[in-house]
Amino acid sequence: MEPAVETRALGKRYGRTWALRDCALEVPAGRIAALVGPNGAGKTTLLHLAVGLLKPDEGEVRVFGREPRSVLPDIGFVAQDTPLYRDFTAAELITMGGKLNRRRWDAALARERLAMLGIPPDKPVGKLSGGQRAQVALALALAKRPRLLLLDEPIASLDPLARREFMQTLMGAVAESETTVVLSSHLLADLERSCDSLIVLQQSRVQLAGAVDELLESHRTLTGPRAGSEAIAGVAKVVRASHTERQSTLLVRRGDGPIDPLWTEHEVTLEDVVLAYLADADTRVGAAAWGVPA
Ligand SMILES: Nc1ncnc2c1ncn2[C@@H]1O[C@H](COP(=O)(O)OP(=O)(O)OP(=O)(O)O)[C@@H](O)[C@H]1O
Repeated sequence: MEPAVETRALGKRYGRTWALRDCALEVPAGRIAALVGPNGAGKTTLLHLAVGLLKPDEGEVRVFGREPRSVLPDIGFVAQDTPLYRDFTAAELITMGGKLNRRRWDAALARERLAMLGIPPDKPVGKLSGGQRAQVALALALAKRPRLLLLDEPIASLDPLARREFMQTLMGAVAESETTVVLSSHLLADLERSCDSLIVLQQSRVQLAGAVDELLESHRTLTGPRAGSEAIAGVAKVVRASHTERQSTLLVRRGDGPIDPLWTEHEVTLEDVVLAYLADADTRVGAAAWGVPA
């Protein structure tokens, strides 16, 4: 099946600064893909290229095999900070959406979703909570019945409960409609539960991309006696190493065959993997940019 999003050597620059460079990736149809990376990594730029708001300076981006602007009716997009017309009520925004999307607009779906969440139809959205506004923006995007839904940090301003509700709504909606989702976020722990693909951007480049279960399966944390730079059986790459006087802790990508039994193996979380690759790419930003200990 045609990938939902495919980029080849994609690049975008502002003046002399590249916001995105050499970006080659594929999001298979039907996936929920997380786009993660520190501030300024290029996440918004990639999403804007995929929805045709920006034009590439290098390479190309294809959505279902075509130029993004030619498939706009199939793309739902929620920009950062869920910018809605704040004086309008949710009900009015649903009506307005119907006028703007004449080809396909499922007003009933949006109304049912908002009713289920207890969001008042007659209150200006500017007076709703951040979580409620995010749900309104998601309901409007889903009413378009998009084949591809692009969400730029939709859960950043939400409390943990609202985040969970939002992600559950999203997963439920996607399962029903086979929509592909690309969602940018800094909140790794929330993504591990709900996303099945991962794209890590840093300093305008893709550091890591793939299916979450494969990434978790192919990486391990190893602890053992202090290591030098010698190769370890069963390890393809040491992504990140930290040492005490006697012990080493390594995050590794597994190679062929079993890992040297001298090392104790531990399973990794998505957060472990992402932070290791960010630190590997640039120790100056890495963990500090995520506000977690290295
Ligand atoms: N309109 C613009 N003019 C000039 N530079 C820009 C513009 N938009 C983005 N940039 C630069 O491009 C780079 C990538 O920005 P982008 O907004 O894509 O990052 P991001 O990963 O979405 O960041 P954040 O997590 O802070 O939203 C940054 O260095 C940013 O300063």
